[in-house]
This record gives sequence, structure tokens and C-alpha cells, in this order.
Amino acid sequence: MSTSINYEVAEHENLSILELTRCIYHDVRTEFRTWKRRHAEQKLASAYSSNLPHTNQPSLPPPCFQSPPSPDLDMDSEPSAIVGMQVLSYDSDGNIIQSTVTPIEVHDIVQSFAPYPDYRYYSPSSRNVNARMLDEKYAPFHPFPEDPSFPVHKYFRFFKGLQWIDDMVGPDEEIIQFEVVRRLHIEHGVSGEDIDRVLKLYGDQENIDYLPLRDSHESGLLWAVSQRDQPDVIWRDGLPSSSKIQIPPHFVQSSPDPKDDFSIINKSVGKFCANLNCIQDNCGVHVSHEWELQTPSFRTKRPRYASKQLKALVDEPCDNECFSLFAEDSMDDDSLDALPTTYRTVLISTLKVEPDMLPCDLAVICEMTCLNVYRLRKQVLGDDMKTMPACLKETTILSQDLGSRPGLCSHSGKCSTATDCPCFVSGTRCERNCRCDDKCLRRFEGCNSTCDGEDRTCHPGSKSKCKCVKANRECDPEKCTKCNARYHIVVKKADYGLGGFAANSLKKGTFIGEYVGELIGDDQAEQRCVELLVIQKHTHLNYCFGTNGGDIIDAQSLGNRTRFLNDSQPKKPNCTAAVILVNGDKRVAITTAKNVNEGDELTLSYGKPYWKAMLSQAKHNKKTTRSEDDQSVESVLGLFTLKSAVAIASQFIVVEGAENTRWNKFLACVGRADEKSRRAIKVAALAGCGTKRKHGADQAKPNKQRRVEGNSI
Ligand SMILES: C[S@@+](CC[C@H](N)C(=O)[O-])C[C@H]1O[C@@H](n2cnc3c(N)ncnc32)[C@H](O)[C@@H]1O
Repeated sequence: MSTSINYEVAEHENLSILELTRCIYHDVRTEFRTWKRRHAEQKLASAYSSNLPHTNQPSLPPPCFQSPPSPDLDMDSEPSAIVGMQVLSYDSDGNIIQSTVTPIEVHDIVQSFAPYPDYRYYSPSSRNVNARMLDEKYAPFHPFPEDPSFPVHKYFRFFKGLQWIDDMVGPDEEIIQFEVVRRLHIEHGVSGEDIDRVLKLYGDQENIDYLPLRDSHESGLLWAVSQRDQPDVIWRDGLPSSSKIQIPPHFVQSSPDPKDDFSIINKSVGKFCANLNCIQDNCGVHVSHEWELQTPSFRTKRPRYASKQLKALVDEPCDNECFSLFAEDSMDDDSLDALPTTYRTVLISTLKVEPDMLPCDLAVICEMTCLNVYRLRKQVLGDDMKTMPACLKETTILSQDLGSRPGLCSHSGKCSTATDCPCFVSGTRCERNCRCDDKCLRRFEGCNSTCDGEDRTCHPGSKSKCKCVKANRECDPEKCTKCNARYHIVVKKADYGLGGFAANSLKKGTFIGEYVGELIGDDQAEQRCVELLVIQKHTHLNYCFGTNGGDIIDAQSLGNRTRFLNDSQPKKPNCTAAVILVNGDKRVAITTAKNVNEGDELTLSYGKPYWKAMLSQAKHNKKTTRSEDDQSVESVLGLFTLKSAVAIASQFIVVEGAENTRWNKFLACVGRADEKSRRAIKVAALAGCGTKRKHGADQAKPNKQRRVEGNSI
């Protein structure tokens, strides 16, 4: 077969790609099935070879469940008669030829174990997730598969279908499709767009559920494949998948010049949230149905002011070294050469979208001194606005791409150049969301070896020995289990099901966590509440938190440990929940209302409306809320100064007395919150993404705050 096909698009050429696809599909499917059967045989043979008598039979599975009797088992109770099947032989296609049944003895657990409350899983999350992300038309699972009293038919009525039956391409099919795509592109030069078109045609003809390469930022074949650990299939040529040339991340569209930072930002901006306050990729909070369409590219703007004119715009110098205080001839351009490239890149990218922002503000956003911003701006833009330098000319706006996340590794095996590990190549640590082995030595180990529970000094600026502080890292609540980055909440049995208890003594006013869950907006409330009611009626547990006229936060299926905080009745609560407006989003901060001893149960007051709603559950009460007061968000904000409210809800701890820090300046800048600053912040953040930034050079004092968890500006 020809290795170069001109896929620009005559009808007959389309057909030739279709024929090619048909052949490749057939080959890949046959090769995969053969490999899978052999692989299964080999696995069984090696796992159970010690059980095997010397015979030509394929291997025997081990006898079923033979755990030794445990002292916790009540051996006097009548064993129940349950049988397990043991396969004795099977043919080369894996069909069972001979089997036998073996009785299994099952004993009841002794009564001395107090029964544990009914438990239903939830997905741990450190932030709210818009329910639209999860609330698909298809039911993802049966919520109580082992409980026949759950009215499952009533529940499923709210869904279009069952995801595991109606809406799923099997993992094997995914591997096959992915290899077909790989061969079409790598071996035959077919473009992503043509592969999509032809595979759809082929799928329709052959009645195969074909996944488009990319449907949205979190759907489509490439996304689905990236979510699983793929087996290393050995194909017909004897080579494993891992040794093959992989499809490049940007193969659907042409990639911009790797030196053109601004085009790269615009190319990947589609993966970031369209909300200007948010710099998260794949954000699950600010979701709308038009998600992808709403994500705008950044456009370059022509500057209106010459550098010198900016001085006239300064009301008040930002500090003693403000650019506005310097005479033009006293500014030394030479020192700019020492500025690290990253800083230049961030500033130049940001200047492209907001060329007329005051250097004092840009300095905070781009982490430079305002004098350097001013000098660099002058160098880049010049003082004559009629001649715009090439680097600021309108760039082609590129639409979104398929791209992979830079800087995170997703290979199997060791981190090395051989596995194309970006962390290894760049000499950085593997991070939490790298997909290499959990035990990978490049992963940061946390600060347990340097910090213990009593010595809570893991914050920058302290004289701490904390490994995280020394490495300029935020403590990781899951790794740093000995310092106070760890959750304040221990979950255990309480008077009303499970409850949250203080892991250590806590002072009044300690922020113990954000109440997070699925955000249910007004438009979804009606359908969602009915669906939730079926579950709530069954469990008698209601995790909905009303945010004073805004979204409902439902922690039933997704949340963190704060979802376990019970109502204090009839006592007074020792915690309070406040709805706080953070960059336009309502978020719920839970803080202690008094000093709390280690081991005390942490409680809230759910408020009368909550209990009223629980009592009249059958009614479709869409205002289910546990918040007692009807205070507006603004009056709740009055409980804090704006600064500490934003800091708390952004999960920052501001060290007292640290006035005039970069963080405070940053807050002031964010506080102005005009679209201009937010756009600049976003571009600066994106331009700085994935780059290694050293302290020193142009950085002012280190931030005097510490982020505990989460990611919010
Ligand atoms: C947010 S959940 C609290 C965690 C819950 N106990 C659990 O096991 O997951 C709220 C539910 O806990 C129960 N609950 C909490 N406080 C209670 C109280 N003071 N009296 C009775 N039930 C309570 C109710 O079933 C309520 O709907």
C-alpha cells in the first residue's frame, strides 16, 4: 500500500482512504484478538504454574477463597452453604470445557462488632464541580446494586439510558480504534480531520460505535484513551505498542512555531476555562453547554500610549522604586539583559493583550519590578507608537487543539529519556497528576520526615525545617500527614451516622475546609431535586447546601470531609458555615465558632429550613437549604474583611502583619477586578504555565502566604 496518500479531498480519494481504513481495521482487530487470547493464556500459565501437575492442559485457576479462619469469626454460628465454581479446563478461545463446584464456608461476623452506618460512596473533591459536567443523560451506575429495597426503576426514569449499556465504547474497541488511527496517521500520513471523517463513514457502514477523535475537552477517543492505563499490546510484527511511533499531540491541526509563545497560548486556550477569573484547565466549575464555543482566543491590541505618557497616568507611586519616580536618563537598559527569558516571555505575551496597563499593575501580575516592566515595555514597543514591532502584530487566531498537558508524564515504566519523560528531561519532580508509577522516585515525598503534629510551622518565612517549605512547595494534604496541611477532620461513627471529628485541637476561627460538592443551578434544580429525592428518601441523608439564592451545593456524590458534619441539635454548634463570594463564585467556608478540643465532634447548625425540607421531602422543594440566616452574601462578607474573606475562601493563609507583600498587592490588583486586569492575569498565568521559575533575578520578596490546598486566584 502507498505510504503517502493525498487526502485533500476528491471523492475517489476519500474512497481510497476508506478502503485503506477497512483493511487496517480488519488487521488491527484480528491482531488484537490474537494477542489478547495469548496474553490471557500466558498470564494464567505463569500465575498458576506451581499448581499444575505436568500435563498438556492449560493452567488451572487456584481453588476459590481459602482464607484461614480469623479469630474475629464466630465459629459457632451455622456456616451458610454457598458454592463457588472452579474451572478445570477450557479451550483455546477461553470457553469452559470442564468445571466443578466447591462448597465455600461462610461464617457470620460476631455480634460484638457494632454495625457500621450504611455507607454510600462519594467521589473526593477539593472543589465544586458543576453538575452539568456529571449530570449526563445516561445513568452512570446503579446507586445501590445490593439493596433490593431501593426503587431503582423510579430512579432510572430520570435518565435517558444506562451508560454502561447504551453509551459506551468498550475499552477493547477503544484500543483497536486508537491503533487504527495511529497507523492511518503515522504509517499513511492521513490527517486527523480525514481520519475523523472516514472513520465515521466506516462506522456507519459497519455499524460500529465510532468515537470522534475529539468531541470536547473531555470526550472523544483521544481523551478516553488518555484516561486509562493502556496494555502494551504486541502487534503482528512482534513489537509492543510502547515501541511504536506515537501520534503527536497536535496532529489534528498544524502546530504553531514553538518559539511563538503567544500563538501557543492561543492554541491551547481552548483547554482552559472561558471564565476570566479561572486559570484551570478542564475547569469543572464554570461550565455551560456551549463550553467549547465560548472559549475565546486572545487578540493582540495596538498600544495607545507611548511609554513616557504612562507616567502621567500614575495617581500615586506604588512604592519608593516606582518607575514614575525615575527620570528617563537615569534608567539603565543594560540590566534588562540579565532578566530571565521566562519573565520576558510572560511580560511580552501579556503586553500583547493589555499594552496600556500601568506598569505598576503589570509588575504584580508578571512578578517583576515595575521599573523593569516599564523598561522592557519601552524596549519592546518603542516610544513611537506608529511603528509597532513585529512581535506585537496581529497573530493568526488558532482554534483549539488536541494538545497534551505539557510537563506531566504519562508513560509506563521508569522516568528516563527512553520513555520520553518530560519531567526527567526538564529535571523537575513528577507531580501529583503525572501518570507514572506511584512509587516513582521523582515524586516529592512530602514533609513527614521533618515535621510532626506539634510543630506546625510549615509556612514560608518561618524558620521551619519543613521539606516542603525549603523546596518552595505547598504541603500536600495527602502526603504531609504530620503537619497541619492535613485535614482537620477525622470521619468516624457518630450519633447520626458518620460524623466529622477534630483531628487536633483548633482555635476559634480556624478555617477547617470548604464545603464542596456538585453545583446544581436553577435550570437543573427541578429535575435534579426529584432525582436526588429518590436517593434521599432511601438513605434519609441530605447533603444539599443552599447558597442564599444561588446554586445548591450537593455533596451527596462528590465532596470532601466537611460533608460529614452533623447538625449540633440540641447543643450549640462549634462550627459555622459562611457563603462567600470569591471572584464572582459563591463558595462555602467552614470555620470553628469556638475553641475545639482534639476528638470533639465538629457540628453545624443546619437551620430550620433544612429540617423542614427533610420532613416534607416528598414535596419537590427546590429551596432545600440548611442555611439558617437569610443574610445576603454581601452581609456575610461583612463578617470578614474583604481581604481575609478572599484569602480564606481561596484557601490561602495570610500571615498576620505581612502588609505590603506581593500577595497584598496582588489582591489589590485582583480586587479592582476589571476585565482588563483579569485578562492580563490570565495571559500572564498561561504564559508562565509549565515553565520553571527560579526565585532571585527579578523576583521581589517571596510571598508571605501559604496555600493549603486547591487552586484559585
Ligand atoms: C450532611 S449529612 C451529615 C453526615 C451524615 N451523618 C452521614 O453519615 O453521612 C446530613 C444528614 O445526617 C443526618 N443528621 C445530621 N445531623 C443530625 C441530627 N442532629 N439529627 C438527626 N440526623 C442528623 C441526617 O440524616 C442528615 O440528612
